[in-house]
Amino acid sequence: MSVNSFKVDEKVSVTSKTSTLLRLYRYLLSYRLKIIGVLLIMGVTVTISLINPLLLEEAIDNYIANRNIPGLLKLGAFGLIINALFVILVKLRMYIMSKISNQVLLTIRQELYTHIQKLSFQFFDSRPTGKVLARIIGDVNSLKDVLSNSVTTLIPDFITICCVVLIMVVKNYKLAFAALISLPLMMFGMWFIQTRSHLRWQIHRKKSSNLNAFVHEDLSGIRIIQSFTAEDETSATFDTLLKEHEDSFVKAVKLNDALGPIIDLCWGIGTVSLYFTGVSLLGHENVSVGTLIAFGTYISMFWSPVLNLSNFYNQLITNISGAERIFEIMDTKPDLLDAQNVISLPEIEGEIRFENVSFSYDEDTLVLNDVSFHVEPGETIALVGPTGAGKTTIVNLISRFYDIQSGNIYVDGYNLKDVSIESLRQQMGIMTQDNFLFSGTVKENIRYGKLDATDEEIISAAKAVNAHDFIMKLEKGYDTELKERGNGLSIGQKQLLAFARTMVSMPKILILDEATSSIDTHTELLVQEGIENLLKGRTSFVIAHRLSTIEKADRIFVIDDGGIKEQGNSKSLLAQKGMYYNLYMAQFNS
Ligand SMILES: Nc1ncnc2c1ncn2[C@@H]1O[C@H](COP(=O)(O)OP(=O)(O)OP(=O)(O)O)[C@@H](O)[C@H]1O
Repeated sequence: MSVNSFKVDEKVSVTSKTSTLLRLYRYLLSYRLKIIGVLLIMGVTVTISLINPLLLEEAIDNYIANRNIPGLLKLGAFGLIINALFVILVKLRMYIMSKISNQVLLTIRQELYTHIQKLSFQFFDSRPTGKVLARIIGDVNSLKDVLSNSVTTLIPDFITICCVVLIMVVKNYKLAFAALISLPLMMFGMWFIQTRSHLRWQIHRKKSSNLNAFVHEDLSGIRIIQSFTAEDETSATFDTLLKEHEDSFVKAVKLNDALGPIIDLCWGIGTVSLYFTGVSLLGHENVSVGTLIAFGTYISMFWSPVLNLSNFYNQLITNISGAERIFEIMDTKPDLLDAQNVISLPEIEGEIRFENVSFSYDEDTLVLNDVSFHVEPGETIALVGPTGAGKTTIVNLISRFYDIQSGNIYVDGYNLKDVSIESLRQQMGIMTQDNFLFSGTVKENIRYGKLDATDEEIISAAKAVNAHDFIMKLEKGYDTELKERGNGLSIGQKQLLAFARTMVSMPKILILDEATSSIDTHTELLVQEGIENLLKGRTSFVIAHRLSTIEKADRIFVIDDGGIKEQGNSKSLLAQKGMYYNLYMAQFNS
């Protein structure tokens, strides 16, 4: 499994830009009626802007030349009215489009978030949270302008360009040719820039993702950083990543910025060529002063949307890599999916059987090798063994956080592959050392274990694990607001709340993975009774390094080297004088 970090650029799969764009535009289809409305509005505004030069030609050649003041005033009033309408319609178009693009971003963000929630531990193991965040927030935001400008710039400007060329050719093809003589130079410039720029923007997005990952990791570990006074080192890393981020931006933007001057140059060449040819044709081939001025306006009307389009194009190549990164996650298939025809696991007793189970995280190194065991409902099993032996892996497999490579795992005789993951996890309670609490009230945090739990159920769960007394001493009791991750509570208090959260869910299978390791002796006495209540009547797996926690287990599995090396109760294992005996004696002596 490839492990990514803020030090490593993500690999982004190469996809066709056209297919990415088409996929993005598909989101706009849900708003087709509104978009048709916007297109109609734009039809009117484009027509008004195309009529303007003709009004100018008419005014110069017919009304001013013949000194027809009333006619000129009427023409002026007409021009004023249609241009006022133009301004109103442009505002309306912008309003509707920004609403549509915000809605599309909302949909994409919801789809992305829902999809990410379904991805397995394997996905999260392989990339830092900050990089996932960068995709949900930054990459989605980057699509906003692309979406709205696709409709408001791409379509009207393209239509304007076509109409302007048509009008110019119909009016005088020689002048039209002269005005557009620099077109090939512009096309070459665009091709040259686009082939290089896309790659540079992809690199910039990766650098920005690295920066995000680092900041997220840094803030999550700020207590460790400060306690090891490692601020200078982290600041140096931050500066390096910031520099890489900035350099990649400058490199990408430099290329993009070259497009504007190229277009200005082409515009200038076209204008000189137009007036040079126009002056030599003046008085012949229907070329009047009015025609020349109208052509002068049309050439601006040609190059100004070209400039807009080139800006839009820049924006597109800048941000399309954001869309690629979003779709890449959306296309990541959750590797832990319910098979077809799975059934919902009925209410279980809690019998568990491992049958020749082998497992590895990376398909190279076997972490569990041909493990078999059988646990009766209600039994408490303690898992002990050296660090990295595979204890957590065993309990993760019971909860089906990973799929096994060979063998079978049964719960109450049901193969885990044949039951839905949701129905399995609903009957399990998992507690780890990192008892993550969410921001919200104490009550809401406990209710997380069972979303429809009543207040009475919550209070009796808290009482059962001895959390009630300390909760009542908090400022607002069960309605006290907790800070992020439960900051502000002691470690022991956080664990008591986590116990209550598990207790309220009344799981049939309970997993305590190092759940009591950081409780001090005083709190341990307090929770010991609570834990015993928690374990009562449930199949439980307890991973603990402290032997005092394990001694009461019905059976102890000594895990090492990918398998169960010894099993039995504390007394019988001590009598064997094997690994458990050595572990016990080592702790006892210390
Ligand atoms: N997500 C993962 N990806 C890759 N390898 C992993 C992952 N989690 C654990 N491992 C590896 O699998 C082996 C077993 O790890 P496991 O966490 O099950 O050990 P453990 O017995 O619970 O250790 P400890 O007592 O230190 O918690 C270790 O070598 C570990 O490096």
